[in-house]
Amino acid sequence: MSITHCIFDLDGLLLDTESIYTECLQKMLTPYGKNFTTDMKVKMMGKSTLEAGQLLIRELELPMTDDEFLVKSNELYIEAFPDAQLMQGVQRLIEYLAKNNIPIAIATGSDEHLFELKTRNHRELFKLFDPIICTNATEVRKTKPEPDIFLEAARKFKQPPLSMSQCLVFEDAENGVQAALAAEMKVVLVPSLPLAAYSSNLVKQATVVLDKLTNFDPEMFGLPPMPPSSAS
Ligand SMILES: O=c1[nH]cc([C@@H]2O[C@H](COP(=O)(O)O)[C@@H](O)[C@H]2O)c(=O)[nH]1
Ligand SMILES: [Mg+2]
Repeated sequence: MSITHCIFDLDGLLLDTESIYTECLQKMLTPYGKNFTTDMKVKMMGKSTLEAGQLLIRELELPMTDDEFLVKSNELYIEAFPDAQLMQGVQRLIEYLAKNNIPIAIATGSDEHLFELKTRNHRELFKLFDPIICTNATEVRKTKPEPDIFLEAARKFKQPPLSMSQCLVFEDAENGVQAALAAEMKVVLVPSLPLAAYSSNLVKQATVVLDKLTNFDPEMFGLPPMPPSSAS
């Protein structure tokens, strides 16, 4: 069955923010003599700021409370995120989907206030998404890898899809791919980390795996062809 709706992840998929997270979190850990490893990062990707912080505190046995993590990380994040850039191919793909009246949503573990900062320089593009679902620290919702956020996005489209299998999710993270599959949606994985960091079993379950978003072929999913372009 053809795809009728697309749901996008934010960090590491639409925006080049995963390298910023790594930099900020390493900065935070250095005074404690700790390293921010890829293994740790994989677990945190897609989670809310609070849950990600709780994982970090627990696994690295950091001498700080959840609230201290939220305050410290927020100081670093609000400095760094206004510089966030779009990932390659995003502008062209989103404009193509909007032009063809294909509904697009965002489902992210990002807090709303960080979403505002990250997208500050890209307001026009982000106006094209509806709904946009963020995850605040106080949110009562199961985060990725649970399917809840994608199911909520599907429900909140102005015209919801007839079936979840008509939704195509774009993700860069293991937790996100798992969540999309649990929601019985199709999923394009565009890894933001080296492929070796991902579980090979999960990679196999993704509908498609792409090096970069520019390689996405909408016709594979029954969507109209994308005009060729010189720019991203
Ligand atoms: O190195 C990290 N990457 C990602 C996250 C968390 O994962 C979310 C990624 O959200 P998305 O589902 O949009 O990729 C971020 O907003 C952040 O809460 C994190 O804590 N640390
Ligand atoms: Mg992501």
